[in-house]
Amino acid sequence: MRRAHTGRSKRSKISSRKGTFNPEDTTRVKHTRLGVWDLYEENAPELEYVPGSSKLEALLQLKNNLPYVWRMLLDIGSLKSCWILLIAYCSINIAWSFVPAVSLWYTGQLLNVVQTAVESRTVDKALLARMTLGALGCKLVERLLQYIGSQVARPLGSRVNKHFGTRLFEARARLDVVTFDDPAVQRQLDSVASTNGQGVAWGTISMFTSLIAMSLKIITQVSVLAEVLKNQRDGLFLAFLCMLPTLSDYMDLLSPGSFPGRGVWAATTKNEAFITMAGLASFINDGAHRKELVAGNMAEYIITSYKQAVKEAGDYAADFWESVRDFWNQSGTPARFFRDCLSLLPQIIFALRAVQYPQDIPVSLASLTLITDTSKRFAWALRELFHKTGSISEQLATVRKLYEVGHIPNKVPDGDVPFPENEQQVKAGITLEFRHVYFRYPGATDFALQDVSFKVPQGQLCVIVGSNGSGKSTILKLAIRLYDVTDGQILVDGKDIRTLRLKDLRQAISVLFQDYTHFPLSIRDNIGLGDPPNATDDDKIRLAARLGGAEEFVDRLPEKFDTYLRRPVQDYYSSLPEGTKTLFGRPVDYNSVRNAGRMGTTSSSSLSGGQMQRLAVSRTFMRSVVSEDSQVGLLLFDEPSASLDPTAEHDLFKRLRLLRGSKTMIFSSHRFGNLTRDADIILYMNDSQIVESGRHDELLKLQGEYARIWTLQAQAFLP
Ligand SMILES: Nc1ncnc2c1ncn2[C@@H]1O[C@H](COP(=O)(O)OP(=O)(O)OP(=O)(O)O)[C@@H](O)[C@H]1O
Repeated sequence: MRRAHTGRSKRSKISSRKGTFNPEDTTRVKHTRLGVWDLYEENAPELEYVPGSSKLEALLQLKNNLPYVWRMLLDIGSLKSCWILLIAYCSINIAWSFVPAVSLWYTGQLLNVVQTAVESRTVDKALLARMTLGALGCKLVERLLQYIGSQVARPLGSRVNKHFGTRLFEARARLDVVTFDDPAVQRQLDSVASTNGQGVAWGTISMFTSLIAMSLKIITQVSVLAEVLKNQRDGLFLAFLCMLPTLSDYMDLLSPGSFPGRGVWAATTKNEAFITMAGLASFINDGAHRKELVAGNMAEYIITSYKQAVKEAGDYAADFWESVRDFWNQSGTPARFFRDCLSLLPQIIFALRAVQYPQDIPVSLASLTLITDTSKRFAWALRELFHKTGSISEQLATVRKLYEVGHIPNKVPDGDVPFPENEQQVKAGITLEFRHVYFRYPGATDFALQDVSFKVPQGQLCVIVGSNGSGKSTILKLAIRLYDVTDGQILVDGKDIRTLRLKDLRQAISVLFQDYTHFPLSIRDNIGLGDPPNATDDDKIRLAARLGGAEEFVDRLPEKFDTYLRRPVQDYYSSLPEGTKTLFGRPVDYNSVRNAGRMGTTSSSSLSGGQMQRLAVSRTFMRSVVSEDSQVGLLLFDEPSASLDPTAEHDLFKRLRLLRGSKTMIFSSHRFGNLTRDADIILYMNDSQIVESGRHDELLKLQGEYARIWTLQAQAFLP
């Protein structure tokens, strides 16, 4: 049998340097193997050997998290009618929790009727009728309360989920690139997204309400059960025996080592086969790869590779949480075996007692049924309660996170100097200067830029050329402060870029990335978002589309500017595969339902690569060109014409050249012709450095790399 082994005993000889994570250093980090996963948990050596310290820590955390629950309640109270709905929801649940006890009382009375019948051979029919009606009434009330509860829960849950969903949306929307890319931040965001499909806030409310209801249910049931059973021979004893399995479960829950622990932990897998499996699965599931998959005849190869990977990954290759569950299940096996034996005890004791007092068998049989029945329900409630209490602190910690994710600090800190000082300043463009800039991407070992220095004065046109991976795009990303320099300085109109207010800086710069994407919104929104304050101005959107060369083909689309390139909400279909036959031989054909609902056969409208690029250019123009009151002084274009046909490229650059003198422009490009000849400054990059710079004529005279590539490209046009 596979065993999970811990690395705790394997003390590392390698001393850990401060700030360096060493997975072998078990004094700081405990390593556990879970299937194909390696789990690393931070040790808390100062507390580890103090008995009960982990429970104490959890309690302290619980106390610290409580204020957030209060804050959440106040927030919910501030929503329309939510106080009233919340009070109604809690009251209904509390009322509902009393019903089983009343029902139990009626069942107890029925037992008395049976006992009297056995002893005196007479039945009190009126009492029997009353008790039966009472028991039925209880069921009715229980159902009714459940129904009213669900009617109240619907609007309440929906309002709470919407409110906190919006908060979470805000929290995600405000994060910068570096912060959002951090997997720890991703995990934090995911952990508050939902619990069991519910929003965290609503999940907490329903959890607490059911916890209170459950406690009340248990207390009232215990009181009634004790009252009913006190006169039954062995009643209380049998009830206790029925509870034993549940109690053993509770001991299980109390045992240390909840897993993974509450503290800091991270898990990774290095199992190549498992990683390949996951990659191939995502490859075939993501529609974005379908064209290449089909055109490249890859299906057969992919299926074989997947089967091979499944075989190599072994039996225990599963996703992380499945592996955790698996680990749990294995570790609890002896306890579960013990529990199963315990559950037989009441029947054994009953049989022994029946041998001892044969005349009491009917009464004892009735009480046994009552006791086992009630105890089972009761034990279930108790179990639920234990489970829920076990996750209370986790739930509260999630509520706290729900508020904290709104304050995750961005890794690119905001500056406080307003920019520009006066609006006229940007009207003639922005001066951009790099001074001895070194830059390494987060997590990378190599520098993407090394000692890069250049200056582009106001209103001038700069073109960056160079080989793949030489750092051209990186310069543009640093100019808009997606990242901060590792060393050196970037100046915008003479001021250190890090001191400027980010919002102002990004308002003054318009950028078109090489790897631009289109948003899962309509074409209108895709262009409009280039300038959020004017995003709903249809005239400006149309003008931007005209300037970007997109207007003509958009107008030819059936839904014009309302077209979605990819519908963000999918249509749903039944699971019968088209072209097959139903059980009764009818062919499965979706056309009739599809036509009735005016649904399409595809969820995306395909545009050509060049059309996509025209849309992206239009979005950039939306901000920088269309508005007369545009605050943009610097335009950054990363390969803006890579997918454009020669006419479109010519027209685009002609339009852009007109902006010279009023906007500073920086292009990254592999094409030397149209732009470089007119550029005020050309930067030729190689291997993360600027190796040549100057005007076109100057660089040709230099007879360096630029001249070599220029000649290479020019030769293509020579006879
Ligand atoms: N997000 C990233 N994380 C880590 N490294 C990156 C990242 N983006 C780029 N790099 C690396 O930085 C270096 C410079 O990349 P950059 O994109 O600036 O090159 P480029 O000159 O624009 O290339 P191309 O002509 O192919 O567009 C490359 O070595 C690249 O691998």
